[in-house]
Amino acid sequence: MTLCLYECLRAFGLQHHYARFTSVGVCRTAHISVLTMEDYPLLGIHTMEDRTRLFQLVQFVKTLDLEAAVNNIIASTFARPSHVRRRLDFSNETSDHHQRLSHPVVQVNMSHARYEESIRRKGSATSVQHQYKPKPKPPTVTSNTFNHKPLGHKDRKRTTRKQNFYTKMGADGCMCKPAPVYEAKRTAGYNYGLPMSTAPAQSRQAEEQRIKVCVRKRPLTCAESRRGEADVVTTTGGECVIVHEVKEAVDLSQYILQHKFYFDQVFGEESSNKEVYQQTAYPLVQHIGKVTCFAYGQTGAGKTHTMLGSPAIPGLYALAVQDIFAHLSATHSYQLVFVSFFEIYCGQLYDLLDHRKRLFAREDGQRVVHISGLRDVRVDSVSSLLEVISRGTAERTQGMSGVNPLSSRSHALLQIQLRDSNQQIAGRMWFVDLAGSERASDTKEPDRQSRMEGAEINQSLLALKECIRSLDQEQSHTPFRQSKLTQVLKDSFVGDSMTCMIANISPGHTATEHTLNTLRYADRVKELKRQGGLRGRRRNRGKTAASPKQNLFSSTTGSTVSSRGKSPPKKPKLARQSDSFGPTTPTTRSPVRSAFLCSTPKNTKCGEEANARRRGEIRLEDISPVRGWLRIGDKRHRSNGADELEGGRTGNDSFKSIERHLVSQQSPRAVLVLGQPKDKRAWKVQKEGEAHETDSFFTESKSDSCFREEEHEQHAMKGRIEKGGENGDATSKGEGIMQRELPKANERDKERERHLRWYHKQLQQFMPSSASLSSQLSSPSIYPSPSSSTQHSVSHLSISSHANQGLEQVLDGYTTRSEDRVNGNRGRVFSPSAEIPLQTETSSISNNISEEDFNETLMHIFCTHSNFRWCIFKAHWEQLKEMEALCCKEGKLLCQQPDMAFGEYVHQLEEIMEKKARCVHSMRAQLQPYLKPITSNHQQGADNHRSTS
Ligand SMILES: Nc1ncnc2c1ncn2[C@@H]1O[C@H](COP(=O)(O)OP(=O)(O)OP(=O)(O)O)[C@@H](O)[C@H]1O
Repeated sequence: MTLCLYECLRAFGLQHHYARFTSVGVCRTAHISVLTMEDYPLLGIHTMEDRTRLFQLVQFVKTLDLEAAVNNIIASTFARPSHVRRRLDFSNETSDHHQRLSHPVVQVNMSHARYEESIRRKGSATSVQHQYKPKPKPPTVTSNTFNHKPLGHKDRKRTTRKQNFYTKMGADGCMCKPAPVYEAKRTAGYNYGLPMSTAPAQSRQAEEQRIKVCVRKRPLTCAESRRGEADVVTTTGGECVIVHEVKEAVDLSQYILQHKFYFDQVFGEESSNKEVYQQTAYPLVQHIGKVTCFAYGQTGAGKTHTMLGSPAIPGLYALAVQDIFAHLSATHSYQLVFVSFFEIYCGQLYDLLDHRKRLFAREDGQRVVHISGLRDVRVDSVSSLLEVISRGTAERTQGMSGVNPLSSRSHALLQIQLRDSNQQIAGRMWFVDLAGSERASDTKEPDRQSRMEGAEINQSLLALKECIRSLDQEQSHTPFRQSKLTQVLKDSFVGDSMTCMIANISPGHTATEHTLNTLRYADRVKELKRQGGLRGRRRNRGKTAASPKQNLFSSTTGSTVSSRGKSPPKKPKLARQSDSFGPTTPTTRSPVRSAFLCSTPKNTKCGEEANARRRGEIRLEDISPVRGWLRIGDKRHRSNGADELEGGRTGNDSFKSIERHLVSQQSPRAVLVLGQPKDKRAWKVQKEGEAHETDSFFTESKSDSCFREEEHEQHAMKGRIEKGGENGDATSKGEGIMQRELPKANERDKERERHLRWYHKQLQQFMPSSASLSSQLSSPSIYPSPSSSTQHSVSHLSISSHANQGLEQVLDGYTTRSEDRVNGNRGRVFSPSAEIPLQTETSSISNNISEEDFNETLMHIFCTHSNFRWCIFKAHWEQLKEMEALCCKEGKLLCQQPDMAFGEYVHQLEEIMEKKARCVHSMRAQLQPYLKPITSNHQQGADNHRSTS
């Protein structure tokens, strides 16, 4: 049993946490499946890498067929709220040794353990060899596409360890043998997109979807083959793409992690442009109205090859126009074909058919974007189109990226218009060849220009992603204006439009990271599509009626489509589920309940079934604190160290409470966890909650209906207790105990709150100036609001400086308060106003900055500074948020310690704050170099702006 857990941890590189796991009660593999992210710190998992690993492990264990064990865990875990689970108690879990032994993964683990044992017996020399042998776990599904070509002596010298590993894989017969069925199904890697079983259903719907997402893998180039690159991408079945990523465990052993993605169509290296055209652009040509086809991907991944092709291999442009002409002649239509071709380079538009004349994108009164001054050229045959395009392509900005020697450094947009004899536009089609995404580190000798280009390209791609995300989340503001690209492409995302995205990927192992990024990006777009597309969503925002898209689905699948707010949980992201911040990674979305990494179509029956399944897992996974009697019960449990109350409450009660809590979290009116209420109503609700709950130190997610229900539940519970006391049965016995505990617990809570308030007042006396600071920080005016009308009226520069000030102030506030903590001035941590509840104040540090505002601010800084290390900043920011969450949690737990002396309590509280202060301090130190130059360059920037305008 223990061995099994150890082996699991070891397979994911977490074996050094084994002791910690067992010390908190996680002694078996099955226990892992109930761990939530909240438990990670308890288990000593702090670094992002470890968190990612544990997250993967949890997902992996969840996919195992351990339902019997899990049900027992539900029974034992649900009887206790999770927020105080200092020690995870799985004692009630029944042993299903046989079941686990018969499980394939366990078998693998056991055999692995035996293998390890034999290795140990053989002696140290063998052990060293084994160290570099790929681990049996996670499963290593091999690919026939790995490069088996033997390397020359010179090349071999250059090969890295990873490369050796790939070569070894190719050479090693046992590694290449077909993987067992269970390995193929239960991969330890990611599984994006659809599960196999639902893929056909998905493909049936694909025809009717407005956004089609396809992937195209190009073959290895000669240069890559010469370098001995391994092909790490497998395309199977036309809808699935698998990326085999080499990972290294902490013991330096290497293994392959599989990432599976499902898309509408996946094209392998053998696919020709014509095949790609048939599946991607051809349906758009048939529909021609407002259609867009864009190619996205890493630099050198084959976007231009797909779009433009070569004289010998025509690309999508030529094939589409060919079909358009064929269609026009077949229908004897008198429509004329006009093309325009321009590029977006460093945020500026240039006409490629008019000697790179500068163009401007402007919105009219109906918010339709027009490109003023754009030259249209009429074409009457494919050859004339090709001539026009080749002329334009010659004008396109090219450069040498780190990966591609002939890289296009701009987004090229080809517009094909059909006009009738009155010059009225009858149809419009966009082909967008996006500039390749590239990391700064990919560029060998980055000069200022290439850095600027890279930053601009990345920023516009990020903006594109932000737009997609914001539409996905039905946010009120879609930041189309964040980049010229999104502004120009706005039409492609709203209204009655059809879009096809082709994600181009390189197969080489050195590009694995890029490939995964591209696929994740595409997966995100696909996810958006699955949630009902874009059409009509904005129109129907806030209404309960299903969108036209949803109707479309319900008519085809026969399933009832839920309206807004009832969409199933989204796919969790690795490490942090924080999608709202930072464009490169997934960011803070509402807590994700889904246990699976594969995202299922939300509107299909399959999806619904999956969701129904997931709902069960929600209970398991997300055992968030529930106020009221449940918590009291928990205290009872802790103080006695026995499970008396578990017997006293039925499983149904627990389920109901958890469900109610989850419903309250999903409620649109719910206050965000640790967040300030968004509106007055929510604030009122929160206040009610505070009045109702005396033991809370921090705000929690709560809706007013939930409060009412809970209050009602408390009364009902009291009634049940009294009744049970009379009956004297086993169930009521526990409740009777609780009844006796109830007033005592309340008293203790009140006393604790009194202490806190007293402490708070004491601290205020030390810190007279905190009032101004706090009010300054909480003033919303220092941040540019994306939705505010004033933002649009001020110039970019003024926003930038404004935003910069905002950031400075935010950091100042953060640091000042935190530094003071370190320096011994304890007053600044808390609110100056005795009226403001402590829990609000403690979380106010993060509340003062809305993620959106912060994101906006940073976007401007990012634009201003091409060398701004977004990733560094983001990592710090994430760390800070994480630290804050941790501190809040610790503070909360501290507040609930029943027998702690007050002095000890204060001491520990200070320690928590200091921990946070250190984190903030380091963040500030890292950001300082970027903030200072911005301030000093402000004047210069203003001058530049004046001269430009
Ligand atoms: N499907 C394919 N089959 C054969 N060769 C390909 C394929 N796709 C791309 N290539 C080759 O790969 C190289 C890079 O392709 P391409 O220039 O289209 O990349 P890109 O994504 O447009 O790069 P960038 O974004 O830097 O412009 C070219 O030499 C091209 O011929």
